[in-house]
Amino acid sequence: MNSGCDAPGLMPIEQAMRIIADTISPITDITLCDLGEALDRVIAKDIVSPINVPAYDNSAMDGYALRFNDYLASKTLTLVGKSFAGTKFTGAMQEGECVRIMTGAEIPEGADTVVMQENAVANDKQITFNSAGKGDAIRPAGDDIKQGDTILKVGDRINAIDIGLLASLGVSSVPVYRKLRVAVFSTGDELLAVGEQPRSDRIFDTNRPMLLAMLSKMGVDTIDMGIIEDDKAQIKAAFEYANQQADCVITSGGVSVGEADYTREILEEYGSVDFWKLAIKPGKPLAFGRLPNSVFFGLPGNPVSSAVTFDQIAAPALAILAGCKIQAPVLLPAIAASIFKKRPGRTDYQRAHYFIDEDGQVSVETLGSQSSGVLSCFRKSNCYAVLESERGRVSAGESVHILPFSSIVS
Ligand SMILES: Nc1nc2c(c(=O)[nH]1)N[C@H]1C(S)=C(S)[C@@H](COP(=O)(O)OP(=O)(O)OC[C@H]3O[C@@H](n4cnc5c(N)ncnc54)[C@H](O)[C@@H]3O)O[C@H]1N2
Ligand code: MOO
Repeated sequence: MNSGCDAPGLMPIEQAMRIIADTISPITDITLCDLGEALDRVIAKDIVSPINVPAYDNSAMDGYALRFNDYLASKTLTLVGKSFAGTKFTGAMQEGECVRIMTGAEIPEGADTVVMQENAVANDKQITFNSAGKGDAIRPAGDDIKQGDTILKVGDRINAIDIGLLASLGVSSVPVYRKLRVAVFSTGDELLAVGEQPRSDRIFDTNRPMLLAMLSKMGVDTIDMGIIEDDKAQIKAAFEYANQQADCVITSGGVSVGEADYTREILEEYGSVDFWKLAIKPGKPLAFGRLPNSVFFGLPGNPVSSAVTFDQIAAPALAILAGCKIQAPVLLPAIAASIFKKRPGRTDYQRAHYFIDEDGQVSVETLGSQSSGVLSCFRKSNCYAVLESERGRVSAGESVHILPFSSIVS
């Protein structure tokens, strides 16, 4: 029999993500950012290369530059000079001649081939070549990037490789959208802030430090508003302050149906609720809506529910808000190596461990309690087993889908 937790009428996550995409207006403020600060920022104008990379034809090997036709005519050529990376050979290479060349050095005028030194024998100025292929070991100008190529597009999040690409173009600053400001507070009279004296009738606020850490991984500016008591007036005041300071307000706790669960009620009064209660496990009572100047996520108080809903729903929403292009998560097929307890009605994001079994198959096993209060289960896991809503208990050997953990939760 289903408990209230699997009640019908819950919204599928796909529908929730469509609502988020339709509701959120990305920020439009653009700022110039130094390359050294640009990691994780979102490109606001296409970046077009001002130069060729590499700028000149150069050697991929340490060896000898020559004309291939000369090699065909005689395997032994006369050495007439050297070309180093940074100091090119300036002379004119005549018929029957070759030039010593280092990796990255400019190809001398007239040469069309580089033979690596392992395929050559030097006898003073006479170099005999064992083998050569026309055009070998030459990296032409613009081989990597051509002048006028679009390197990064509006909505690309700048990663470490992009920093390298931009550096290779000599770009010292990039137009990006301004950083998001996200305010976070926890609600709950049972919560102690880390650093406070432990008490047998209290628990430590786990979600706020965890969410702030996840947000800092996303490169947003955070506003830590601490713990707010389960008091309607105080929570409302926190909503109003957060809305003035931030583009997005994230709370944890108080979104379910208990007598001290005020979050959704205040959201309804002060802003609007776009959805509440999803067909996912954990995270069913997630609330999403809008405040006068910001968007709002009310994450469920259970730490696992907070983590999963942030990772799967709030993080992509923040990426949209930041002006970033996002892709739907790519689920991978795997074979269940253990049973997965499940009831139909919600899509489960079970914390699991995937590995390659002795037959070379991608397999996935469950490693422990799937309770929404058991945060330690993430540590043992490296993926979600995403078990579709209509499924019941999964037996070992059945096909399932997995979603390897992103850097937000790992
Ligand atoms: N009658 C029903 N009860 C509950 C339902 C339901 O459908 N009907 N849903 C359950 C589900 S599912 C979830 S998830 C939770 C969500 O509840 P809330 O978002 O209202 O959160 P709280 O009640 O405030 O707390 C739940 C749980 O998590 C602990 N908690 C809260 N905040 C923190 C924090 N910052 N750090 C660590 N732990 C926290 C809190 O002490 C509770 O144990 O509701 C179920 N109930
Ligand atoms: O949805 Mo709750 O997050 O199952 O524990």
